[in-house]
Amino acid sequence: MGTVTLQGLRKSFGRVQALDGVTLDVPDGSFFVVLGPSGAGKTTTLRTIAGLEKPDAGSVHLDGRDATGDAPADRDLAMVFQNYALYPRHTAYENIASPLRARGRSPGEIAEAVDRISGLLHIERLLRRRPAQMSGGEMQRVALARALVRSPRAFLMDEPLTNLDLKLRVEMRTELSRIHRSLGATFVYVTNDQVEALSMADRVAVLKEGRVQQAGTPAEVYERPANRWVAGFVGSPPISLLACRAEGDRLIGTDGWSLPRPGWTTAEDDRPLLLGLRSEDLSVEQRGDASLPGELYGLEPLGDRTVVDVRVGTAILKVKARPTISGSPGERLLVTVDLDRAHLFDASTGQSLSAATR
Ligand SMILES: Nc1ncnc2c1ncn2[C@@H]1O[C@H](COP(=O)(O)OP(=O)(O)OP(=O)(O)O)[C@@H](O)[C@H]1O
Repeated sequence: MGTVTLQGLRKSFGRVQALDGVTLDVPDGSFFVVLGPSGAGKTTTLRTIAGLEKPDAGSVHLDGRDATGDAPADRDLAMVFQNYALYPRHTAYENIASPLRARGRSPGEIAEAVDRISGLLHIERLLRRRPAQMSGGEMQRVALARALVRSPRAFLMDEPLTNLDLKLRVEMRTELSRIHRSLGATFVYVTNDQVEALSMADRVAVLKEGRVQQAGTPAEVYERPANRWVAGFVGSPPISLLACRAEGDRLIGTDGWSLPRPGWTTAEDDRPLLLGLRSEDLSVEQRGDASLPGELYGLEPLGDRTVVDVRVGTAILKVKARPTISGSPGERLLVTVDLDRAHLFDASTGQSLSAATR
């Protein structure tokens, strides 16, 4: 078993409120990602679960039992950090075996566990080498194997891929998902990288200033962001936000544009709103009923696609287009909007006004 339940966690460091009432439910066996910008309280959340920080208020339950006052060693959790220090004079095998030796496991048990984890990480051929005889990526795998060789209640991971170059990082994302599935263990994984979160998690909690903004599956957080902040933080290129208000059966932009009012919104007339549009729900190449007049501002070729920046009034819309699209700045364009997939937010509170059932 490996459930982690946080209830109303509060923690301050002097005048900084690092955690401001964090409540989370990490199901057994899940790949649970805590996502947020720098300073959001992610590491503090992880350290509080591990028992390395004592909360000012709130509780930590592990497998349903109150563990808030337990010492770190009594929690049966493994922490995986950004920086892995391997013992330089020991072979990969000895490095991986060290946590089990420290726990007094028999040589037979150790050999079996090292065998299993090195198979899973594809590092069998490195086992006799010392760190100086391995590449950075290989050392990373060995270090990960050392962290994963035990079978604790849950693994707590603090941005473990941060120090890798981009290619290795992308490769390790797939690997970690695969390893998670094979181990069936609970992973609580902290990152500020939303791509990492969306690609690996089966549940995500989005944290800002010590508060959970939204928790759900990656699809829920992306498709139905609870507020404008989550909508802006999750997704690349970032969602475009246009100031407007509802009037009868139309949405009227502060910049003068007008679109049909989507049937799914609960917004009443005249309330200041923000219309949120993701790049893939906009097109400059197809025609539809709902469109916004604008002018080409710039092109961002990204290989497999081009992001077209279109100026609509004072806002710049990011529109996804095929890679071969061309055009000159200033050219007039019509941006077609898929209103069924658009988002509306209250301009003052930032809360979503999209009906949950749509
Ligand atoms: N030991 C400490 N003493 C003082 N302030 C701290 C301490 N630990 C964390 N903080 C502060 O608490 C807030 C949350 O920090 P935390 O490290 O949890 O954020 P984070 O989301 O993990 O950020 P990052 O992605 O930069 O690691 C920050 O403002 C940080 O400066």
